[in-house]
Amino acid sequence: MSDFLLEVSGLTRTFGEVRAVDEVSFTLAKAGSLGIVGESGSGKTTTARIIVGLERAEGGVVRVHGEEQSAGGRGRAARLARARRIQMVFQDPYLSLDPRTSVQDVLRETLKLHFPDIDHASRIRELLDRVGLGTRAAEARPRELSGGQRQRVAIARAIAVEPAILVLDEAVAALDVSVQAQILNLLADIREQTGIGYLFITHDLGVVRCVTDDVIVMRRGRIVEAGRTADVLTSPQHPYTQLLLASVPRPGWDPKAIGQARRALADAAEGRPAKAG
Ligand SMILES: Nc1ncnc2c1ncn2[C@@H]1O[C@H](COP(=O)(O)OP(=O)(O)OP(=O)(O)O)[C@@H](O)[C@H]1O
Repeated sequence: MSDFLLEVSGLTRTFGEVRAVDEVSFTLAKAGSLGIVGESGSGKTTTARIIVGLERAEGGVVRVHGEEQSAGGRGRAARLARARRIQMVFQDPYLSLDPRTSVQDVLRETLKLHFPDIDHASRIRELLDRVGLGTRAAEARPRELSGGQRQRVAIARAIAVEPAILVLDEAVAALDVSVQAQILNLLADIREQTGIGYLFITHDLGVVRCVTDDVIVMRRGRIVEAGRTADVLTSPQHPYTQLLLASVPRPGWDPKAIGQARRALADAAEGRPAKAG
């Protein structure tokens, strides 16, 4: 069996003239956490969608536990098998949770699909407890919950399937900073206890710093830098990574310098030549 949970090799996807994903390769270690960062349009989401099977690649291979994921398997059994390996949590759980379905019914539906024979009531209690939602939340509908609570439900639903890998696409981007921290702590606990591997798609370098071991930096569909998160964030080698880091406000930083870095990033994204100063 492979030493890696996930191996992505030579992924390529174009939309018309745009090479959204261009020869992207990386690995995720067992129980590892990998960040994919880059500005809007750099190809992060398309990469994630290919990995979970929501998007087709024109080239390249995705392996989970060394086993190639067939893009062709569209049947129910193939979809269920893929879901058992990889689950995804999106930015806005409101869109992926049915407004009429209570929290416990959301979890029950998922459990029925994947584990028809287990005692669902006790597993639902366990899952709610695992994500820090009391049994009182069990009866609630999504609109009765806060953004952070809804994201906890989305995480409970994803881990209910006991996947090997969780792909989190801007999963805390819509939350207040203090709620973000709670959710990131929860995810760190879950990783420690279950050995699940994370793929964090984010534009937020603070999130990457908090919860990933390794990071890849994408720009216009390509990986421009990859390495241990601590190394990349403290001594970025690629000018684009340096710009990304310079555009993040930190205590004591000159707002003018941040503004300049942001303008340079915008120029780089549009393909304009960098301005001096
Ligand atoms: N279904 C599609 N049809 C046409 N173009 C697409 C499609 N999906 C993505 N693209 C294009 O591919 C490129 C990469 O998009 P992608 O969403 O993967 O980037 P991203 O880094 O995740 O950005 P964001 O953070 O804004 O989601 C962009 O130029 C985007 O416009």
